[in-house]
Amino acid sequence: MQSIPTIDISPLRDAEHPDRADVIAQIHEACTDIGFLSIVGTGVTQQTVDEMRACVRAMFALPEARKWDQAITRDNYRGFIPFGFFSPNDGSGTADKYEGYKLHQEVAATDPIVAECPLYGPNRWPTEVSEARDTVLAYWSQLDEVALLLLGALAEALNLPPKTFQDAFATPMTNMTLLHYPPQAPDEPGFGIHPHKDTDALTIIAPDPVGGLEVQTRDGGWITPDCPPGGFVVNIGDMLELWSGGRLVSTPHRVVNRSGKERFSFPYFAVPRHDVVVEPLLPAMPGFNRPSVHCGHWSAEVWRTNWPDETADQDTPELGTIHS
Ligand SMILES: O=C(O)CCC(=O)C(=O)O
Ligand SMILES: [Fe+2]
Repeated sequence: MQSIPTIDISPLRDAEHPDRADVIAQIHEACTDIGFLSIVGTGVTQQTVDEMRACVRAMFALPEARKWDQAITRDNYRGFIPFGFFSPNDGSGTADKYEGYKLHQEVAATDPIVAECPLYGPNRWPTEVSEARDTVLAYWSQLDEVALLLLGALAEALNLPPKTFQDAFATPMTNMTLLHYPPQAPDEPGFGIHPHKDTDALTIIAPDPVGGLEVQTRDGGWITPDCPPGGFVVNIGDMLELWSGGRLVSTPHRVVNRSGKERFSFPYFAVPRHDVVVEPLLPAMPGFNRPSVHCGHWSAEVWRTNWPDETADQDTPELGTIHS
C-alpha cells in the first residue's frame, strides 16, 4: 500500500449492519500493510473537535512563565512541556520543534488504583482556561468509544475473543499530548517531531488542516495521510504490533510543519491498564521476536527516559526509537 485508505467505520456502530464484515476486513488490511488509516463515520461531531482545537490554542497562548510554572517534572509527567525541552534519546542532540501539554487518564488522587500504580492520578489543568477540563474530557470520552470500536474490529479480524482488548482497557493508561508546532522555515533543518514509532496500542489524531504529518512506506519513502474534513488519522502502535505477533504494524512517522502556519495537534494514545502484560496472542510471524511488555513498567520507562540524562534499562524493550 503506497497510500493510506479512508474507511467509513459507521457500520461498526451497528452489530447488524450488512457492511460490518467488509469494514473490518478493510481496517485489518490497512493495519497489516501501512499501519495507518483515516476514518470517518466515527460519530464524533465537528463541534467537539472544533472546541477541542480552540481549547488547545488557548492553552498554548498562555504566558511562557505560566507554562514553566506548570511544567512536567520527573515525578509528575503531567502539564506543560516547554518548547525544545526534550531531545529525542537517539543521540542526535536535536530538539524537536514543538511545545506540548501532557495529560493522562483522569483519576482522583483517592482512587485505589493510585496505590497500585503511582502513574495514575489527577491531571494538572491550567486555571486560566476554565473550560479546559470539561472540553478535553468530553473529547477524550468520545475517542474512548472510537478506540473500543477499532479494538473490537481488530480482535474480530484476528479471530481473538471479542472482548480481548476491551478487558485490557478497563481503567487504562490512555494518555494524550496536546501539541503546538510553530512554523518551520523552508530551509530550517530538523523536525516538529523526529521519526518514531508510537509505543501505545493505537493512536487517534484529528489532523490539523495545515498538514505536516508524514508516514513511512515500506520502501522508505514518506507519504501524507489524506484525511477528509471531520475524519481522524489512526495508527497502530508497538503494543498492538506485539499483541498480534507482528501482524499489525507499528509504522514510523514524523511531523514537519513547513505550512507557514501554527500547527496544533492532540493525539490520543490508547494504552491498557497498568497490570496488563502485552505478549503475542497468536503465534508470532516469522522473524518477529519481541519480549512481553508490562504496561505499568513500560509506561514508566517511556516517560523516565524522555529526560536526556536517563538511560533505558537493559531489559526494557524498544521505546519507540527506530533502529536503523
Ligand atoms: O502531531 C502529530 O500529528 C503527530 C504526533 C505524534 O506522532 C506523536 O505525538 O507521537
Ligand atoms: Fe507518533
